[in-house]
Parts: sequence; C-alpha cells; structure tokens
Amino acid sequence: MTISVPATSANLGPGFDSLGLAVDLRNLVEFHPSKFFSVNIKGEGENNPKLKGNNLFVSIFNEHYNRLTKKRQSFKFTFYNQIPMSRGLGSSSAVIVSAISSAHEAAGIKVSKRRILNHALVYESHPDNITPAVMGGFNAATVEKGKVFSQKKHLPNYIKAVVVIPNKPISTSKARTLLPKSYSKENAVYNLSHTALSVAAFFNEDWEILKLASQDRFHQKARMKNLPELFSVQKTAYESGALMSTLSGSGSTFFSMVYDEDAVMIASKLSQKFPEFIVKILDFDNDGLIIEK
Ligand SMILES: Nc1ncnc2c1ncn2[C@@H]1O[C@H](COP(=O)(O)OP(=O)(O)OP(=O)(O)O)[C@@H](O)[C@H]1O
Ligand SMILES: N[C@@H](CCO)C(=O)O
Repeated sequence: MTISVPATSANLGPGFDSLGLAVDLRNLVEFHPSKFFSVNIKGEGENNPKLKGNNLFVSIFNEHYNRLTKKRQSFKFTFYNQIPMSRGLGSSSAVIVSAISSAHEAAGIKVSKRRILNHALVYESHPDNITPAVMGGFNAATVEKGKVFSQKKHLPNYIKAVVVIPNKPISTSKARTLLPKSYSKENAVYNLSHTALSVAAFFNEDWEILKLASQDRFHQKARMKNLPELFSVQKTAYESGALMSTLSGSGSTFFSMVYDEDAVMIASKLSQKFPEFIVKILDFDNDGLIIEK
C-alpha cells in the first residue's frame, strides 16, 4: 500500500488562509503491519534524527488507527520525501493528510477525500494548504462550523511553477507572529478585491491579469523582511516574464507561475542570480491525495 500527497503553495498573494494550489512534488509512504514499529526515511528529513522518534505522521496515524480499530498494532513505515520542510511548500499538510488517509487504509475503512480534509483541519486550522493537498489543482476554501468548503479548478499543463527554495527554514507558527493584529478597512478591501479577481482569473484561465490580481497587503512584506533577498527574487521573476510571483505559504520559498515555453529561461535567470537557492520547474498537480494498493 502506498499513499502519496503533493506539495502545495498557499495564499497566492492576497488569498491569505484561503487560496492554494498543488505542485508535482510528492511525499510518499509505504507501510505494513510488523512485529516491531520502525521508521525509515529517504529524501527530505533522512538525516534528521528527531523524525525517527517524534514523528508528526506517526502520532496522527496512531491516533486515527486506535480510534478506528480500538486496537494497538505496530507498523513498519518507509517514507520517500520530496517536500522540503518548513519552506512554505505545505510539508506539514502533506504529512497530516497522508497520516489520516494511511490510518483509514490500514484499518480497512473507506473514507471520502472530503472527510479526510475535515479531519486534517483539526491539525491545521487554515484550509489553504490541506485543501489542494487532498484535492489537487487550484482551490479557494473557507471553514464554517469546523468543515472545509472549497471549489477546485484543474490547472492546464501549458503553465508551470518555478519555485525558488532558500536554504533557510521558516516555521509557519513563527511566521504568523510577524503579522499585524488588525488591518485597516482600506487594506482589507484591497486584499478582498484582489483575492476575488485572482479566483476569477484562475477559473477563466486569464493568466495575464494575475500579476495585478496577486498583489497583497496582508502578509508578504512583513514576512519577506526576514529574508530580504526575496524582494529581488520577485523582481527578477517579473522582469523575466513570470505571470505571478508570490511568497509560498509563510515562506521561505517563492512561487512563480509561468508559461511552459518561458519556464527554462526564467528558472535559469533565477538560478544564475541566486546560486545559493534551489530553483525547480514543476508541473501543477491535479490529483492531490493518491492511494495505490
Ligand atoms: N516529512 C515529514 N515527516 C515528519 N514531519 C514533518 C515532515 N514534513 C514536515 N513535518 C513537520 O511539519 C513541520 C513544518 O511545518 P510548517 O507548517 O512550519 O512548514 P510547512 O508546512 O513546510 O510550510 P507552509 O505551511 O508555510 O507551507 C516540521 O517541523 C515537522 O514537524
Ligand atoms: N495561510 C498560511 C499558510 C502557511 O501554512 C499562512 O500564511 O500562515
């Protein structure tokens, strides 16, 4: 049994805690019952001893498996991780979604993607990463009475993501403390109207308006000041022809959307200018959570 979940880029500029999309970079887990519990990690996190003992996946898996079966059973888990941790690419959402889904599969209980999403909300209170992690594609989402309500748009393959991944991790909980406690009516209306325009642009596939629509006054500037090179990353991406360029989640990654034919040129300009950062061209992911038996 293998379960995989894609990386995600949340906020997309103005859509703080509400917009997100999935990219084709996956964490995959294989597991089976075993006499002894064991964790084997390949890829991201393989050299992090903390993940062998105190692993977010294992604690959420056990919580759900015990709830569903009322049994205790040891498992052997092997993780193949591609999503860098604490870089704004939804590593925690991928782990949460994967653990909940794996526990249901291990217990032999069928569950809808919508239910997994609602369970995931217990561990991540904002829906902008967990929704595309489960559903794939671009998603606008909100939470009402403990449930996620969302709408998905399939992303075409003639647009690509170019991500610039700095060598500095940023924890989401710390990055949230940098934000103002309140916003003026003017800035609230600014973000509201830009978010609305962004959603319409995604659904109408009007990519050219995203540069304007994706501007934000809620969170990017305050967070980017922590890593000022990100202002130059955004400038270079736009000068090279990116359609939009925004802080990914709470950072540190910078996400740009580009036309397929421009992707290599834009990525190589970014790599030349920021050799200390990792630059990747990624397809968008429209599948979200995948379970393979
Ligand atoms: N592969 C993994 N295995 C176990 N735990 C992980 C894994 N990836 C992430 N985590 C947990 O999630 C934490 C990172 O979550 P955080 O929300 O800070 O970053 P992120 O999800 O990558 O960023 P963002 O939410 O901005 O996209 C790690 O410190 C670790 O506890
Ligand atoms: N909307 C979240 C995404 C990161 O998990 C934030 O900006 O804090």
